[in-house]
Amino acid sequence: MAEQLTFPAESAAVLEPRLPPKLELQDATRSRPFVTLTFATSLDSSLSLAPGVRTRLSGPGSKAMTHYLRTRHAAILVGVSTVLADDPALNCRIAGTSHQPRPIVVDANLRWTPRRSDKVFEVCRNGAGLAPFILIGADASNLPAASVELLHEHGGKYIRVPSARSEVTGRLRFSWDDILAALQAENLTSVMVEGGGQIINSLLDPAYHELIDSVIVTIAPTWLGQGGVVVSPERVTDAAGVPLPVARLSHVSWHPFGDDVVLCGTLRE
Ligand SMILES: NC(=O)c1ccc[n+]([C@@H]2O[C@H](COP(=O)([O-])OP(=O)(O)OC[C@H]3O[C@@H](n4cnc5c(N)ncnc54)[C@H](O)[C@@H]3O)[C@@H](O)[C@H]2O)c1
Ligand SMILES: Nc1nc(=O)c(N)c(NC[C@H](O)[C@H](O)[C@H](O)COP(=O)(O)O)[nH]1
Repeated sequence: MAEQLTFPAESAAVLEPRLPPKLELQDATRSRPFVTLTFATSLDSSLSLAPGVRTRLSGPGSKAMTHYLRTRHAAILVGVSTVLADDPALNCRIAGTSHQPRPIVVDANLRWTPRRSDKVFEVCRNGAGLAPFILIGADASNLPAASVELLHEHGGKYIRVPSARSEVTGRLRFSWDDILAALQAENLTSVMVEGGGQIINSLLDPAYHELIDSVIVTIAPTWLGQGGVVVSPERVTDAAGVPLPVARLSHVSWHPFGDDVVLCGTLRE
C-alpha cells in the first residue's frame, strides 16, 4: 500500500498567504512561474549528513506539509545530485489528491542516466506521479537513446536550456532566468524548488531574489555535524571587500509542526 499523508485544513489555512493561487487560477500570462523555495534543514544548516546520503529531517507533520505544497505547485524542481542520492518519487502523497506536480531535474552536465527501475518512473507507471522533464545544456550531445525512449514512453523529456561554463568549476551552469523561462514555455505556472544544496545556494544569489515569491523552510531540532550538504550561499562583499549578509527574510512567520518549526518569509521588501 502506497504511503498516504493527511494535512489538516487549519494548517493549510495558515500557509495560504504564502502559496501561489490555486492551480486552476494560476495565470499563464505571467512573465514567469511563481517560485517557492522550500527545504528542510538541521540547526547547523545541513540538508543531509553528507553528499549522496539520504537524510530524513522532517517529522510526520512537516513532511505532510511538504506534500501539501506539492499539491499547490505545477512543478517540483531538484538538482541531479538529489536524484542520484535519494532516488526520490517527486510525487504528491496526500490522500485523495488528484494533482501531481511535474518533476524537473536540473542536470546540466548529463550525470543521470534514467532507468526504468527509478522510483520516479515506477510511481508514474502506477498513476501516482508524472515523468520528469530534465533540463540539459543547449549543446548536449550523445543523449542515450534508451533514456530518450524511456522518458518518451512515460511522458517526460529532455529540455535544452542555454548554458555557460562556470569560471570556478569549469562545469555548465544555467541562469535562473533561463530555467524559469524553460518552465514557462511548458505552461508550468508555479514551481517549488526543493534542493539540494547547490540548487538552493545558486538561487539565493542576490541577482535572483526578485524571482523568489515565497520561502518556506522546515527546521528540525537536530545537529547533523560537519561534512553535511550545507545551505550557505556564496559570500557577498561591499566595494571595500567587507562581507555583507547575502539575504534576509522579511514578512516572517513561524509555525510549529510537531517537533519541527516551519519558517515562512519573502526576500522582497
Ligand atoms: N533536506 C532537504 O530538504 C533536501 C532537499 C533536497 C536534497 N537534499 C539532499 O541534498 C543532497 C544533494 O545536494 P547537492 O548540493 O549535493 O546537489 P543538488 O541536488 O543541488 O544538485 C547539484 C547539481 O545540480 C546541478 N545544478 C545546480 N545548480 C545549477 C545551476 N544553477 N545550473 C546548472 N546546474 C545546476 C549541477 O549538475 C550540480 O552538480 C542530497 O544528499 C539530498 O539528500 C535535502
Ligand atoms: N521536506 C523535506 N524533508 C526532508 O527531511 C528531506 N530529506 C527532504 N528532501 C527533499 C527532496 O527533494 C526529496 O523530497 C527527497 O529526495 C525525497 O523524495 P520523495 O519524497 O520520494 O519525493 N525534504
